[in-house]
Amino acid sequence: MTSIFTATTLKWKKYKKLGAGSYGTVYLVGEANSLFLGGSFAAVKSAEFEHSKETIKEAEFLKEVVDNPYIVRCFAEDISIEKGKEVYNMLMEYAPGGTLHDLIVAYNVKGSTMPKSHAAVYSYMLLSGLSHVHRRGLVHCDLKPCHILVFPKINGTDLHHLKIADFGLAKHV
Ligand SMILES: Nc1ncnc2c1ncn2[C@@H]1O[C@H](COP(=O)(O)OP(=O)(O)OP(=O)(O)O)[C@@H](O)[C@H]1O
Repeated sequence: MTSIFTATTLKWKKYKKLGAGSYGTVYLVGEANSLFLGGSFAAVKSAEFEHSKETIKEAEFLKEVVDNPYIVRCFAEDISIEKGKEVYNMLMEYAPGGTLHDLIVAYNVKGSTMPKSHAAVYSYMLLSGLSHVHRRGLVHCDLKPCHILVFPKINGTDLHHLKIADFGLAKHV
């Protein structure tokens, strides 16, 4: 495995659990090295090293599609020792708005639906990200609202910035 950073240069700690999926648990992490996290928060997907094959693969895929505004950025990998076991950690941007699924549910709870104009812009963001993935010779294979992350609103608008995540089942074509 090629590590972007090593455990000796990274200093971060887990604050709280954000959720769990088939291949790992996601935590909010805080900086202990402001150079690295820019003084803010990040998210980390962690899995016991012996069960981390899929998460490592996801990090590899994310490195292949880096540099697109509509794809979540993985900026480091790290190994930690937790309860005496090696844990693989994939550090990525933290999405404070949760997932697109949460955003849709929030509209439903208010008894409303997403305005068509917002849906049109969100479709543009996702198709643009997806097109980048395909140009890099990959297919996502698991695209759904809970795999789309919601970032803060774009300045001066009521629109969030969306990014495609969860490349665990992606494939080369
Ligand atoms: N970068 C992130 N920022 C904020 N929250 C995140 C981030 N990545 C994941 N999450 C949260 O953690 C939860 C678990 O994510 P994970 O990718 O492990 O599994 P999942 O997508 O829910 O399930 P599966 O991978 O089994 O389909 C997500 O539902 C989401 O709420």
